[in-house]
Amino acid sequence: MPKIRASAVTRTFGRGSRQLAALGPLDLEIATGEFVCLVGPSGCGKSTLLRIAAGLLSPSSGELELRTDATHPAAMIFQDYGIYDWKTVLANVRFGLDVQRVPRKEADRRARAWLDRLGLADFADAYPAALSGGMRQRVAIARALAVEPEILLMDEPFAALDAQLRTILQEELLALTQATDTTTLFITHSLEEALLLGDRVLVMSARPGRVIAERRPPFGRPRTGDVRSDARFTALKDELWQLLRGEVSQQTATCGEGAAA
Ligand SMILES: Nc1ncnc2c1ncn2[C@@H]1O[C@H](COP(=O)(O)OP(=O)(O)OP(=O)(O)O)[C@@H](O)[C@H]1O
Repeated sequence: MPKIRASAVTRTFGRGSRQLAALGPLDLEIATGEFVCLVGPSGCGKSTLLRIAAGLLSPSSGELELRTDATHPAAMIFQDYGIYDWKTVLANVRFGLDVQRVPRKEADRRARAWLDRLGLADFADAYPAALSGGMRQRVAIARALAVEPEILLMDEPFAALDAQLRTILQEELLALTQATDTTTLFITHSLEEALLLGDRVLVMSARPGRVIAERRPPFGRPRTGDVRSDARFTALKDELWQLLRGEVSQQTATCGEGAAA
């Protein structure tokens, strides 16, 4: 039984002549502990799929099931952070633990450990308004990881970060998900990131997004950033880009129609 299973999932937005087919039909199976990266042209329905997986949106047809143990929630990280401006950084990171009724002392310890790992220890008592965009994103990442979710749904979590921090967090995430058997669905625009992190990389078509190709980066686990210098890494990146390129041009060509539809 897979941890995440999508069967013929579609999603349309709007009605009548303004109807937009955003996603699918899409089939997907992700096993426990698997790290699956999703790449595809902008607007092909990646975030829509993630929102359906998170239960924030219903599919128009088809079904998406998550198999979770009630004590371990799925966690999602949005592109736009989704942190609370009226809570301190520490309270934001502790939020999921408070919801789970983890005792305060233990929750504080875990939240502070994550702040430490993400270089935010000095900002525990600050409010998000005082932070840069990259720091706010790190707070969102710390909050999601602190609950040690069974399933992690991530929507371009590192896109706004500088290259060095992005590399550090990619390696942190790799280490964490490998150590804890977390099942991860990760959206990225970066083929490099997908190849570094993914057990599988799925390529989506232009809208309405379907899975048109799947590759398994041939690098063992535990994996580190060193795989970037492997010749197979570059070859696979070129191959994926060739696949994606056609879809990106198609998506760009139909963008006007999509907006009018
Ligand atoms: N709530 C909504 N109402 C109407 N249209 C929507 C809504 N959400 C998404 N869409 C449309 O559905 C399509 C897919 O959007 P989605 O955000 O899932 O794409 P994406 O692949 O995540 O894009 P990007 O890579 O640019 O973030 C887009 O054309 C978008 O405009």
